Amino acid sequence: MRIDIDRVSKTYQAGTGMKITALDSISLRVDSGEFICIVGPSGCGKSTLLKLIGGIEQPDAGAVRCDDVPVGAPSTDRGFIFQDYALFPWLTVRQNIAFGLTIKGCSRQERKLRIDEYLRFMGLTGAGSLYPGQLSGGMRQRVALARALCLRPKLLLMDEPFAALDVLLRQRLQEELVRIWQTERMTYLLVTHDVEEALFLADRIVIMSPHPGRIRSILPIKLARPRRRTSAEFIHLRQHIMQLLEVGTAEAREERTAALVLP
Ligand SMILES: Nc1ncnc2c1ncn2[C@@H]1O[C@H](COP(=O)(O)OP(=O)(O)OP(=O)(O)O)[C@@H](O)[C@H]1O
Repeated sequence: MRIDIDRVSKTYQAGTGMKITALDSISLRVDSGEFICIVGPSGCGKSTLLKLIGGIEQPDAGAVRCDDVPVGAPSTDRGFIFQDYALFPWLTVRQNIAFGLTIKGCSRQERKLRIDEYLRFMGLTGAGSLYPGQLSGGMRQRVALARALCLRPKLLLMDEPFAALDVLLRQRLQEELVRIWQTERMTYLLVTHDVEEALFLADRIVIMSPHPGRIRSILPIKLARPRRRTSAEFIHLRQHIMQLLEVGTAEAREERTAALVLP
């Protein structure tokens, strides 16, 4: 699925009545089958951007189109993995994963096959009859991933999907995600605070800066896959991106201070 984000702005009203420009005239084109990672400091509008693409929020100005169709309500074509997993606490792991498949009209047999496949992928075999309340944070996160991936959406939007995991599991699932993406060639957009994660996964990294939320730069990552986190190129690029992030945040802070001082 191709995505066109054309001069999109989004403003929220804070509790104090103050307006927050979460996104300020953002434009981005994502090609079908691309893996995009979005990084940037807290509050720069990363989650808002995903929500606009997912149809969970609407822009105040500009347009978001998926395969040339303006984004309306959420659809099963566009999978979403939220920061807080959003599992149904009253359903078992299997029932949680089955939920979207049932809505999509999959037969009972197909559902069973896909659920078994993705439980295995995520190392959750044996946890199928447990409820979310009986799982660790990392397990809940893997159920959320399995639930989204098994629908094989044309576009998968992921908001810090590995945040609650320990380093080893995080790396294993990053490798697994790349493998699934290479097999299925869907479009993936993933928000992360972890520059190393973005470098390991992305075809292009979108770097955002806050107040107001803007795209600061877009970096194509040409490193061959599978990527080695210890290679000199990888480490060099990681430092470069960290610097871009630091400069962007400092500049935004200065602009904000200047705006507050002006009458
Ligand atoms: N529903 C809302 N009501 C009011 N303000 C909001 C709302 N959602 C987001 N914001 C504000 O918009 C800005 C961008 O928020 P957003 O969650 O998109 O940023 P983010 O980059 O994803 O942050 P984080 O990395 O901390 O998750 C922030 O200043 C946030 O406080």
